Amino acid sequence: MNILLLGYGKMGKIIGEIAESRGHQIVGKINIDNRDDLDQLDPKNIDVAIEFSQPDAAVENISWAINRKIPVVSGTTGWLDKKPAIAALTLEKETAFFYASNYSIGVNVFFKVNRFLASLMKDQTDYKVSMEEIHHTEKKDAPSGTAITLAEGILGEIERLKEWKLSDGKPENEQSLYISAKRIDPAPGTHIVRYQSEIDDIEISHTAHSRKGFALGAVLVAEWIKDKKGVLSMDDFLSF
Ligand SMILES: NC(=O)C1=CN([C@@H]2O[C@H](COP(=O)(O)OP(=O)(O)OC[C@H]3O[C@@H](n4cnc5c(N)ncnc54)[C@H](OP(=O)(O)O)[C@@H]3O)[C@@H](O)[C@H]2O)C=CC1
Ligand SMILES: O=C(O)C1=N[C@H](C(=O)O)C[C@H](O)C1
Repeated sequence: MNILLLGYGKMGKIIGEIAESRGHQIVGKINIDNRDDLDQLDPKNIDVAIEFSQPDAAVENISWAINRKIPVVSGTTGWLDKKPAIAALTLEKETAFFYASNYSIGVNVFFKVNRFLASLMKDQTDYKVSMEEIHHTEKKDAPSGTAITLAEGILGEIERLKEWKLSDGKPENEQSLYISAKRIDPAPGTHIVRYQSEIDDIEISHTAHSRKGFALGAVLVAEWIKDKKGVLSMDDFLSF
């Protein structure tokens, strides 16, 4: 399969290595300073684009590929307010767009565990729910996309919580789920969900030991999406 990498930073590089080790060819490695290389590429020679760039570049990168009917696997976080426009463009161009805030299998299991725990805790009003995420200091967005997915899972189950908020040291209210974002090198990604009461605490956490799980997941999805159409997610890809 011929793969175009839109964004060739920490993730793009590992994705490229894993893709090549699985027999794929990388036909372009695009960063901010070599975007002109896109003009030299023949879209018919690209099977899938894998996009891990940065929040303010994601829409331009994804649109470039979708406009050329190239299926896109995107992992960039922090731009999702624009996802409806990308979804509409995908349907108009009759191609495929796949987004996940986290491509690792372990985190996707953790998403299910999080939702199940929240469903058990929905009427346990003595417990205060909170979240923490820890990432490396180069991360541009906060809270992480994964933390937002976890928060949405909790808000979907616990009615008394109306919204999530990034902790900023100001007084907290009971209707909000607070997410504390810490930036500590070299953390590839840690997420913790806590239920705390006077009597006891319940805590679930996921810790990535490297970026390999995110990158392998993105390559597996790229192999899967090649001949598909529509706006797709991990719920379509995973069998659990
Ligand atoms: N969904 C998931 O599973 C995961 C998602 N992520 C997300 O993926 C994104 C990338 O992460 P990471 O690789 O660690 O970040 P990096 O900062 O290491 O890499 C981002 C790359 O994007 C490039 N870039 C910036 N602007 C453009 C542009 N206009 N066109 C093309 N490329 C551009 C940068 O180039 P330059 O260096 O020249 O500025 C840089 O090389 C982040 O949003 C992160 O949150 C990360 C891990 C897992
Ligand atoms: O920027 C990162 O590094 C990561 N970003 C994703 C996120 O925002 O959730 C996934 C992972 O946690 C690493």
